[in-house]
Amino acid sequence: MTRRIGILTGGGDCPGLNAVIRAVAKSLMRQCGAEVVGIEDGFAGLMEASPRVRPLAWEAVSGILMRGGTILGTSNRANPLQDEATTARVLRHAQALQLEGLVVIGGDGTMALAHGLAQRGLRVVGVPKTIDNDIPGCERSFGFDTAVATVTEAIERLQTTAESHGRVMIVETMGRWAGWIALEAGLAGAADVILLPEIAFDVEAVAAVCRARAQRRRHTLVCIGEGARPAGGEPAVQAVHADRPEPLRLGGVAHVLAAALQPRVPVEVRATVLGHVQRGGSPTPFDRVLATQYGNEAAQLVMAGAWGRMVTLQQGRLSSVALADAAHGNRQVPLDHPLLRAARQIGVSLGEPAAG
Ligand SMILES: Nc1ncnc2c1ncn2[C@@H]1O[C@H](COP(=O)(O)OP(=O)(O)O)[C@@H](O)[C@H]1O
Ligand SMILES: O=P(O)(O)OC[C@H]1O[C@](O)(COP(=O)(O)O)[C@@H](O)[C@@H]1O
Ligand SMILES: [Mg+2]
Repeated sequence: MTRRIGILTGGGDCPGLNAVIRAVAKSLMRQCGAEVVGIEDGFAGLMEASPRVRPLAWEAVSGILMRGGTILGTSNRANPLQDEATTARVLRHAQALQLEGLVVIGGDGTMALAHGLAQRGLRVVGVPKTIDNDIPGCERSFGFDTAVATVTEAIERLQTTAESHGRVMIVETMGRWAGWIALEAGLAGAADVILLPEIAFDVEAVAAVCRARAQRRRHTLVCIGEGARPAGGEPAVQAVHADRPEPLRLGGVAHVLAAALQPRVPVEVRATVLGHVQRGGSPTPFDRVLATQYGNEAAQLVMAGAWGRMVTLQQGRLSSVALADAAHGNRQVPLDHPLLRAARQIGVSLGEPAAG
């Protein structure tokens, strides 16, 4: 009998999702002649009265390698575990569609849902997705390199306008709980100050950098991760969605910092919040390759019957972890990370108060 495998993408999108879909589908079709079925809009497509699915034939996954977003659509609200009836319907649909198993591509929230369904008997293989690059046990997620490239380009553009006006220019990146995007793009874009969620910043220390540079008629570029907060303060919250497991929408810390800096510096301060532009567009070649590897590896797990596992990348090698152990907490920048040391040693301020 022909094997039928489903694929869905859940949670926030990121560049490279289509590359994963393509690699999963092509590997399964070529290696074991499987039929591949796409579920629309994440778990939402299995929760409704009639499932929303479409066959993913070879042609359907050809030509999508370089496309941003996800051809299947996604949802960051759908919760198949919301009540017993919904869970039962999802399991019934999976059975009626004759799915041998499901490849679930998503972040911590989606993996928690996949694990819950696996405990109820659904055969699942997970593929980790996070633009923030912060899933524990997974040292590089696809989409991150693209985000860093996008932010780096934005910083370069902001450098020339800041220079022309002699301003302090603050650019805010994504990175709710982890500062990987701000750190790597800040370094790549030659930021003078890099502020991360992992290191509470001292406004006066940042102001001192700006003043010293202004005295030399130099502009200042500050790159700040959205989850960064001042010492003794809280992260900037844009909205609270009480109905969601992760209720806080962060954003706006660049404006908070601009307001705090302005009275302390002799030049104008401007803030730019990059937002979802960082998650859009075509994946970089690096992310296309990484996503292809993740997708291919997920297909190997499916064919080996290694259900209940999530693909990971550890010390440069693909492997897998139990879904039960996957996606708990956030992989933050360790305080002894070599990039932090390099930043300090080349004179980039991390917003720490001057020693002594
Ligand atoms: N800790 C959790 N336990 C169970 N479900 C969760 C959890 N966090 C999020 N979810 C659900 O998972 C889905 C996707 O979560 P979200 O955090 O938006 O995306 P991601 O998969 O990228 O982490 C949402 O439907 C949300 O309700
Ligand atoms: O798309 P939304 O719901 O506004 O979410 C934005 C948030 O998602 C993120 O992009 C995280 O996405 P990931 O789950 O891919 O890591 C944060 O950086 C940002 O705060
Ligand atoms: Mg999440």
